[in-house]
Amino acid sequence: MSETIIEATAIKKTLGRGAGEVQALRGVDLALRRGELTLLMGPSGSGKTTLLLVLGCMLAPSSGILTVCGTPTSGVDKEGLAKIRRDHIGFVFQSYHLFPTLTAAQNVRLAVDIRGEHGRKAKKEARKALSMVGLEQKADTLPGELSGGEQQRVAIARAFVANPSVILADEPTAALDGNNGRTIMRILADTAHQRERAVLVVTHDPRVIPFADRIVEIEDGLLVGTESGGPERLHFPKTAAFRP
Ligand SMILES: Nc1ncnc2c1ncn2[C@@H]1O[C@H](COP(=O)(O)OP(=O)(O)OP(=O)(O)O)[C@@H](O)[C@H]1O
Repeated sequence: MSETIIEATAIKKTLGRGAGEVQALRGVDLALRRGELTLLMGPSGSGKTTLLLVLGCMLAPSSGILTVCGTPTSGVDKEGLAKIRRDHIGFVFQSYHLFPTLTAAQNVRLAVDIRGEHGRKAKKEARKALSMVGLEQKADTLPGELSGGEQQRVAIARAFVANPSVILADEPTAALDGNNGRTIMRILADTAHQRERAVLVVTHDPRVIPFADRIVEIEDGLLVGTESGGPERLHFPKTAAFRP
């Protein structure tokens, strides 16, 4: 079995306070493994984003155990969690989160700068990450002059540049048309299979299903499914709209 990069055991998360308190996660077990693209699907409000944020060490679980690359996160302070994120985790969001006044290359370089590398090496790494997503020709272009799909590719290059072991993507194709969505999913699937990373994609989008090695379904803060009674369900569907 491939190496487990992130392991979540019995994760619970309560959000809000008093009358507004919600048990967003109610005991989730999930392992993200090297070389696998996992889809996390479920209805609106089922806890998908909360789980992604917990797995990405952005949100501390109320209880349970989270381990990233063998390191348990409980008791780790803010700086320590930031270091775990910097060293191991890349994030991709639906709305790209690019700085509009910086070029594609400068947006990617920001992530290199955060790791403390500057100058020519940083520039080279940013260009390399852009070429991995097929955008070397657009390095000096501003986000506003790029299509939605190209902006998402810049965001993926920014996530790659730190060479993370895991990519966590929240609805990465939601704002994209068929061609752009397919390109993004192909890049994410190649990241899992050829670059041997763990990739988790949170999605409502059934078009991405053919790219999945594994689909995990969540309802009311709990993973559901499988004949064997475990939390994970394997599908190899043939009929969704995107084709790998
Ligand atoms: N800050 C918060 N305070 C209180 N409740 C919250 C907070 N954030 C989220 N929730 C609630 O927690 C539950 C899980 O939310 P979450 O955003 O994880 O769901 P989701 O599956 O990602 O939904 P969507 O698909 O609509 O993005 C929902 O009931 C939501 O209303």
